[in-house]
Amino acid sequence: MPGRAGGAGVSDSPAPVLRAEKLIRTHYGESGPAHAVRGVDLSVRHGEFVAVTGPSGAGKSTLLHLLGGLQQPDSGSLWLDGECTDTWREARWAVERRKRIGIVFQFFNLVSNLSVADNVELPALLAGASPKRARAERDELLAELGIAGKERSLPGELSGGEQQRVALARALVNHPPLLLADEPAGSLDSKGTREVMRLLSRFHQRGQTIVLVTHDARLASAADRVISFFDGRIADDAELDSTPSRRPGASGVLKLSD
Ligand SMILES: Nc1ncnc2c1ncn2[C@@H]1O[C@H](COP(=O)(O)OP(=O)(O)OP(=O)(O)O)[C@@H](O)[C@H]1O
Repeated sequence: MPGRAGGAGVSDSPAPVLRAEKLIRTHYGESGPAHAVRGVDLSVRHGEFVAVTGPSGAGKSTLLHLLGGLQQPDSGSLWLDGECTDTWREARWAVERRKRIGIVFQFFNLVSNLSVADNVELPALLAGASPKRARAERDELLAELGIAGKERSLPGELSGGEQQRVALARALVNHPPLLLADEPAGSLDSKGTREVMRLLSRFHQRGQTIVLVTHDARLASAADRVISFFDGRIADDAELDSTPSRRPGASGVLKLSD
């Protein structure tokens, strides 16, 4: 169970969980072409927590969408666990995403007329889990995320922070090796932001591989590797020092314990 078991630390598994080579994606909008991703090489090992940070319009979300197969590159290649995805079309991506990639977004993207319980169980059922198993997974995650007791609520009855926890439960219910998070705290207040970042850190400490997109350098400091993205390219790629002075709670970085 890569997501919720195992110890902290980066695995020495031979194939990276994710590898991208020369990814390029241009959007064609009203105002002409936007060269959102202009040739990205990237490798993410099992157990890494990578933050992609950079200014608005740098191309971070486009990159994340490419990594999750939500958009296709104009050129370049992507491997998941050593398997090349170049020939995958939308239907195949949908199936593979269910098993391999959990995604959380800024605005949660929960199904508004389904209960919390159904939102979390749905991906498990679609992936072939029995109703009993889906329920058990849901119960475990909701308890772990501190929202047990909200099963019957509709998403609109929850706070933003609670909705993002439900989205996290939904993303992790199938134990995907990779979690992609696109500005997961972008619509939350400071308390909700701390909650979500604390939960991401906790899952990471248990072995979950995470790629987090954020324009907030403070949030990026919770990761152990920070990629600075600028004008569609990786401008810098740095492992963060794991000494206490650089970890969350130290001055200048996000304080998760408040
Ligand atoms: N669907 C689209 N159609 C046209 N242009 C797009 C589309 N999506 C993104 N773009 C453009 O591509 C560029 C990169 O956008 P992207 O959303 O990937 O950046 P970002 O770094 O995530 O920005 P933000 O932090 O503001 O979300 C921008 O110039 C944006 O306007």
